[in-house]
Amino acid sequence: MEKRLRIRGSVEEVHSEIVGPNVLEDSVRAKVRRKNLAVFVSGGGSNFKSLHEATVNGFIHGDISVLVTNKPDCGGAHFVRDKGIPVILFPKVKDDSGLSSKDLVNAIRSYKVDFILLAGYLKLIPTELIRAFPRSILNIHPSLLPAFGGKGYYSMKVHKAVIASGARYSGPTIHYVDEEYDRGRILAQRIVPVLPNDTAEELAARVLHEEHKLYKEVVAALCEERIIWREDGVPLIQCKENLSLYK
Ligand SMILES: Nc1nc2c(c(=O)[nH]1)N[C@@H](CN(C=O)c1ccc(C(=O)N[C@@H](CCC(=O)O)C(=O)O)cc1)CN2
Ligand SMILES: NCC(=O)N[C@@H]1O[C@H](COP(=O)([O-])[O-])[C@@H](O)[C@H]1O
Repeated sequence: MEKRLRIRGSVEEVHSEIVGPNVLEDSVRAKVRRKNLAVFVSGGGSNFKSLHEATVNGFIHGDISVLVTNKPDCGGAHFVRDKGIPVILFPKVKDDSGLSSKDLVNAIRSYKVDFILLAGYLKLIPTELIRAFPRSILNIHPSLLPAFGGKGYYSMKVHKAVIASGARYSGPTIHYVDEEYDRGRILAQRIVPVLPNDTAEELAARVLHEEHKLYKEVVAALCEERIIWREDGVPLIQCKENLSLYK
């Protein structure tokens, strides 16, 4: 469901988009259908596990219906083994296991998925899936895009590049996914300091801590239909207090 934005409040009111612990009351949530989520992982899956916990404890008004990975032995795949969440392998690998792009679209549609969340997934999402799920695929990246993003920028490579650049701040970016790596519309960011003696591992841990908090807050807003699109195409998150300002 896409809302167009007509701003009626002051700039301060409108731009006080807050993605804090700001979920809608149950009475309001009752009017919003619970959403089905697909999560794509390649590695340890700490963001996936954090999102899963938030769907179980009610912070996110949705359920994880399917996990997609290119690494069948990754942490995320092991985590779901006893949780009744099916695992799909994508893309196809050498022994011909895994799905084609067309079969991936059909499989995700079969689970009635509303939104697709990339969480440490390291392969290019195909155009077929992007066209099948417009404005419905999010990714979390561990730098302040557009800096330190694109092909070759993933995991520790990102943090090593940030430190080498002398940047004083870093932090996670959540953005919509388009056909290129890390070029889609930015939805949310958080900043953390880069300290003079930081190792890449220390910076990675500081950013990851913010990722876990930010991703579940953004997905909570997504599932409560609190994302709106400004006239110039920039997506914004409505906080509960501002709901009346956006029509
Ligand atoms: N169509 C899109 N697909 C993906 C996006 C996207 O924005 N659009 N985001 C990435 C996630 N990502 C950064 O956030 C990212 C992941 C991987 C790479 C990369 O360079 N990958 C290597 C292969 C790495 C491997 O197989 O181990 C490569 O393509 O050569 C860059 C950015 C997920 N997909
Ligand atoms: N460019 C993509 C990328 O680098 N993603 C990053 O991979 C890590 C996955 O951790 P997790 O598997 O523990 O969630 C996270 O830091 C995420 O931002």
